[in-house]
Amino acid sequence: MDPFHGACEIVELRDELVASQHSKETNRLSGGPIVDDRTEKFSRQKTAGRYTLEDEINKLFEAIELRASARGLGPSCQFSKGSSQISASKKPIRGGISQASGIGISESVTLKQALRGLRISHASEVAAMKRVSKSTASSKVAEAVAVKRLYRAVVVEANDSGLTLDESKGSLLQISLVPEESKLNSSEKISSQATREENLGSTVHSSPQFAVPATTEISMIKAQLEEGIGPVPTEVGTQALTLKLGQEGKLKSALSLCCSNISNRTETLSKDTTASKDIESKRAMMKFGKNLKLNFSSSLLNSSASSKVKKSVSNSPRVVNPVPKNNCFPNKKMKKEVSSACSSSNTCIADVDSALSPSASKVVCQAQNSNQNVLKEPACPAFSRTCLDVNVSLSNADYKANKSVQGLDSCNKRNFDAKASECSRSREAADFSQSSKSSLGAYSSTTCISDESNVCGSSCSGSRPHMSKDLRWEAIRRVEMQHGSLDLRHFKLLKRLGCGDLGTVYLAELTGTNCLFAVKIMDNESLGSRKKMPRALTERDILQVLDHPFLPTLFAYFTTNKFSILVMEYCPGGDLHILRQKQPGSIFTEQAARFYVAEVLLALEYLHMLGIVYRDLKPENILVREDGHIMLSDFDLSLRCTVKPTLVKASLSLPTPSKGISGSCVGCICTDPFCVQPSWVQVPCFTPRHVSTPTNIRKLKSNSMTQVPQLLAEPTNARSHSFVGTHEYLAPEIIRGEGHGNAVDWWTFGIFLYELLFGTTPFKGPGNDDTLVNVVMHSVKFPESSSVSSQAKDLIRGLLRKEPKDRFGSAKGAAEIRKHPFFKGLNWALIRCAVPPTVPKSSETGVSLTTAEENKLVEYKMSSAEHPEFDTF
Ligand SMILES: Nc1ncnc2c1ncn2[C@@H]1O[C@H](COP(=O)(O)OP(=O)(O)OP(=O)(O)O)[C@@H](O)[C@H]1O
Repeated sequence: MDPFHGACEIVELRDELVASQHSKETNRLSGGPIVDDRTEKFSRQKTAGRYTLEDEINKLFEAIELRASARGLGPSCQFSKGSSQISASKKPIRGGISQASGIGISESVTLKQALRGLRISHASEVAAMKRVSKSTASSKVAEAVAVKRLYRAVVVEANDSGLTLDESKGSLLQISLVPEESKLNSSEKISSQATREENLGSTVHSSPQFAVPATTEISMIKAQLEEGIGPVPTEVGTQALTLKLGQEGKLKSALSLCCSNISNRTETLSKDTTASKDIESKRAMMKFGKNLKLNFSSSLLNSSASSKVKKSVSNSPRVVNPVPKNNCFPNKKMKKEVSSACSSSNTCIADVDSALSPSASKVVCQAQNSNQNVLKEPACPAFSRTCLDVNVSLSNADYKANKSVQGLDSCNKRNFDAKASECSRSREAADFSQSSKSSLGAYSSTTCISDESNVCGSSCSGSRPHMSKDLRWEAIRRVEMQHGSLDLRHFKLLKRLGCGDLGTVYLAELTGTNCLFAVKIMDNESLGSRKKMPRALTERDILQVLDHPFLPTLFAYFTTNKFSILVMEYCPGGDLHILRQKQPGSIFTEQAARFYVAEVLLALEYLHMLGIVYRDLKPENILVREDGHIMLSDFDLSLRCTVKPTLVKASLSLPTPSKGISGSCVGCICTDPFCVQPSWVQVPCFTPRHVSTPTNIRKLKSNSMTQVPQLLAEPTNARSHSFVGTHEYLAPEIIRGEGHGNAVDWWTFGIFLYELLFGTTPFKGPGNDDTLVNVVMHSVKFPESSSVSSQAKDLIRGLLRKEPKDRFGSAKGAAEIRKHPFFKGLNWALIRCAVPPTVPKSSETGVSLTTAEENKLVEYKMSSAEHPEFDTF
């Protein structure tokens, strides 16, 4: 699952062989010294799994001898020279061997260092470092992926380990480092150095990805934390990492710190091209992240609020985001100040400390002024009813969030004398032609929402590593600091981007900042009267936690008496529906379609990992960014549910291609996590690569594949009986009213791919009812004249299986779909660096308005008494 990790491990192996040959060749040609054959031999032996401890010891002594002789030769010692020559042949690894191995040049080579140097073959290290240093883009993306995955693997659960803690110390957060798969007893947790060495070795060579170590590596992790991130505010015991916390409210910040440290550490690792021990650390950090469990000591969290909080998080694996290093947004301390400073003002930055549960922090940035404050309103019975089947039991923090939610709704119940900015359910033609497909949203009996949601609240920017460095955060923060709160009057609305069921979206500039946003303005009264408030809240709550390159960022939201406003990332390239219509024959080429569906697949995978079933996939909801990559939008129909990420050790059962399809892509180069392609080259992700892979590597790869644990985070238990979606995209189980779950996204994914390739949806009938009948009764058919590949058709067939349980992706999610031959040759890890099929022209992306638009330009100066009419365009 983790492309970077897997790729890195195998690259080492492959590069080791290639680099070794290359090195020999170069030296032969240049007349230079031959690369240390012993190293090479050792490396080969190790690769073949035949080296022994005896070999290591022999090697150690040889190395020490070498060092001794080198010393005798003065500063420019021979071995050092040799090393640099080795390095030179494997540029850009400078000093990779010498510093990393600690052999031959160091004045104070310790036994430990020497052993460490031998644990990974020199050539491997150099190759790995080469990979790390060369692939800037690769590492950037892959690191992000890797770090993200670390967070995903963090499992928060109640402590039932019975580990004794000093109660006199007050509330403690205990972070136990235990294997994901099984809870080991304490004696097992304390692993010996030798065992660790062994584990590390086996991890590297047999199952580098998500390998679950046999023993816990507490001391190693502790050492790495200290070594890599400096003083850690923890007491590290032999069995657990214990954070002393004065109050449970610090929990979130502690977790953030912890994850931030991992993040920083990973970042550091990517930059540091000299320390091969960092490669080891990196592996360990990966393992650390993957195997980290945060155990709350239930006995120590003694307040009822605490126990509720514990309950709310106990079975709910959640993403714990780090505090970004160079975050433009106020740091925790700053937030506190702002928080208290703005207590009497309209807008409040998140107070992380008060936001223990994910949902609690959802109230951040909400208006709190008594005039405009809808958060403090009494609970609204109507909304409570709506939520009855949603929130089974509320934690303290959940309650807070819900209260705000109720307040928001109750606000709608009050009589604001505003004109409702009613938008028709069907899409209006705004600036460009719109599809006739409109979304159905009937929240009839949705279950499985919220209480155990995996959705993690955030303080707008504070916990979004992906977008945290975006300048727009800083711009917003500055306005908030200047004016005390963010309001509509701070935005200059430039033009209307579109109108949806919930509200109207405008392109807006944050006055005086040159920052553009998509501002969605929803009329509270209209939402209330049409019972759309839960949908609006769902959208807001989901947007608030997203931090992914193919998903929108919510920069702020606030509510006035009349409006609820979302301030989102602006996407200037229109939507895929429009883009498809501009293509020759109104269809995308297969290559272009592969690009778009691949990015959508990654976005869906991310959503599923957060426990969000999207449910409204269609080209109209895929916006095109300025750089041509996509952004999935519109979350008001999404279903939130519990997801429990699990590691499945067995090999994935790959989708079985139909007759005529060449075999699965297990052996292909790019689509598996062990991709060994050089990643620093321009990424032709969307044309199959035909790189010949040495037989031994192929063999090793396919062997490894059978052993690789796979992270699965598919919300398979999600169930809803709502009739939601878009007619042509509705899955049969939704139409049949059987209850549906995650598999609906894979159905819509199939329809989506079909539409991109064939220009129409497969079950479209003359009317909506006919369409629904077709969906349930008819099997998918392809136009005969089409030149679409059999792989594409096979994938579509697999995705459009009527029975959800038989559908591709329903059991194992995106990982299963990614391996389909249709995606063969696609470099998933670097898809973000790939050149998109279409990049919007600057005129499309610019904000230059026509004279008519200029005339319509309205600068809203909001006051509590005045409310602008937004539909003036
Ligand atoms: N971040 C954005 N950047 C650019 N345009 C956007 C953005 N968000 C929305 N839009 C445009 O505004 C239109 C309205 O979006 P909105 O999400 O309100 O409604 P919708 O997509 O029609 O769905 P629904 O009716 O289900 O809410 C979209 O069709 C899209 O063209």
